[in-house]
Amino acid sequence: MIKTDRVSLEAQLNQLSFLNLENDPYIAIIQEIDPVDPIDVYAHYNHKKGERFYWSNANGDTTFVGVGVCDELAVHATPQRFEAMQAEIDKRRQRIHVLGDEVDGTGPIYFGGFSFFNQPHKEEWQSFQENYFVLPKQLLTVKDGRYFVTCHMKLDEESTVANIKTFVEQQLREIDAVQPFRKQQSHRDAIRDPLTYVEWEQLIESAVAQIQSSPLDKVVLAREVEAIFDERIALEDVLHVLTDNQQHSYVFVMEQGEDAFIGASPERLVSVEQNIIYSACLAGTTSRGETLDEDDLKAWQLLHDEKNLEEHRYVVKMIEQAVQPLCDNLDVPDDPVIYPLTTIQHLYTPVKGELTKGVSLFDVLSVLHPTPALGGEPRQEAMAFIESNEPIERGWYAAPIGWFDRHLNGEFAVAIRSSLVSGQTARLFAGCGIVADSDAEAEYDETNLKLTPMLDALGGQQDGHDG
Ligand SMILES: C=C(O[C@H]1C=CC=C(C(=O)O)[C@@H]1O)C(=O)O
Ligand SMILES: [Mg+2]
Repeated sequence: MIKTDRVSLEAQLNQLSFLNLENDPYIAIIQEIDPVDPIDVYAHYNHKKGERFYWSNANGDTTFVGVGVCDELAVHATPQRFEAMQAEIDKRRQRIHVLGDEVDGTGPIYFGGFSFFNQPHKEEWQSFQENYFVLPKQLLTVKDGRYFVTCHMKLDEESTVANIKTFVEQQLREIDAVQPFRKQQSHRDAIRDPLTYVEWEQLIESAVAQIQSSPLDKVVLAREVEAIFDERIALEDVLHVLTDNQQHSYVFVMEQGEDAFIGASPERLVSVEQNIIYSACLAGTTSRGETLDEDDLKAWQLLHDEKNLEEHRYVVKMIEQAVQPLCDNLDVPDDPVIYPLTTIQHLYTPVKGELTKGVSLFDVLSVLHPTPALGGEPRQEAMAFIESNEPIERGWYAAPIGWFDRHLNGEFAVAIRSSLVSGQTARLFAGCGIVADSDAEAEYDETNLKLTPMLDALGGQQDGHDG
């Protein structure tokens, strides 16, 4: 329901008659609304399958649910794809009229992702364009406990104030009609790992051999596991479990046609708000302990484990070197701390900087992707190794996923702990950082640890949210 103490829709729309609506401009109409559960909203729009997205950030202060397609930005695999994406949004920026209070996270928000390799997608990733962002027709924003709906429309010569009003009222009525969703049960039937353990062992051994005998220092290698269910996977159920169970994580879904990419990633790539930039070095992994003492011991061991510290140091060094030239001030602590997740813990070094005037979010993305937490070090050697040896198609896995607004504020996570869902089938991805003294079995166990939260969420292990 529209909050009555806000600017009335009528008053907002009256402003339209003063606008110069040439060149097919877009409008964004923002209304503050009463609280509503974002996952219920997501589930309500089941009839818009293929045109929905969901995002909540790791510190829980921002959630988006997007429905419908008002505008799309797509860039093919061109050499300067981040710059090309910025050029696309630059073309739109002056052409979007915003009515209402543009609180951070409301107004025109484009959501989407980039592919890991700058290459066209094949086979199972075909529904996803390589580098693609959508401006939804309707955006629900939950920001610092306040709730907003932004309706986006592309205007043409047929548009009138009356039909804009009808559109906005219709969207608000839909939100009013949202009911708590009823969860379904899906059961995991079969799990297929296309890569046998022996093949994994060979892959890791050849990476280690290459690291020991060439300039390659680190390479991140991933497995894909296929899980087949006895019915269609209900994304809202999976979302619900992920948001409940995966603390300190970015929870995301992007639907495209019949397919969806879903995950709960702990790893921020970059966020930009005004001129402040945050990034994160996250690499080096162990499990959580069963008891507090065991948990502390595992954390202490991780903080002192040379192999994991080495994995981590490549990431810190590269991010620092990449971002330094773009910043006036940069703060990178000397030593990592622990980043605790529900069943896993990582080594973590936060990065904070002040961007030099004129440097944009896309400039940062362009230098950061992929960090050695996803690709390796040196980047070119690692990418070449992955491309010729890893037997999976990465698609959007391990690549930047997130959002930006017309002021080029935004936030991107790296899409790990994720799964490509298609009907009754889910393909899950998990990788790990291989360095000179990596052991194939330990790395295999680490990927299993990283696969478990997604497998559990997909498998319908629930916590009693019955609607
Ligand atoms: C590549 C993944 O994790 C990265 C992020 C954190 C820790 C990692 C590690 O310890 O190997 C990986 O670099 C993944 O989960 O698929
Ligand atoms: Mg590791």
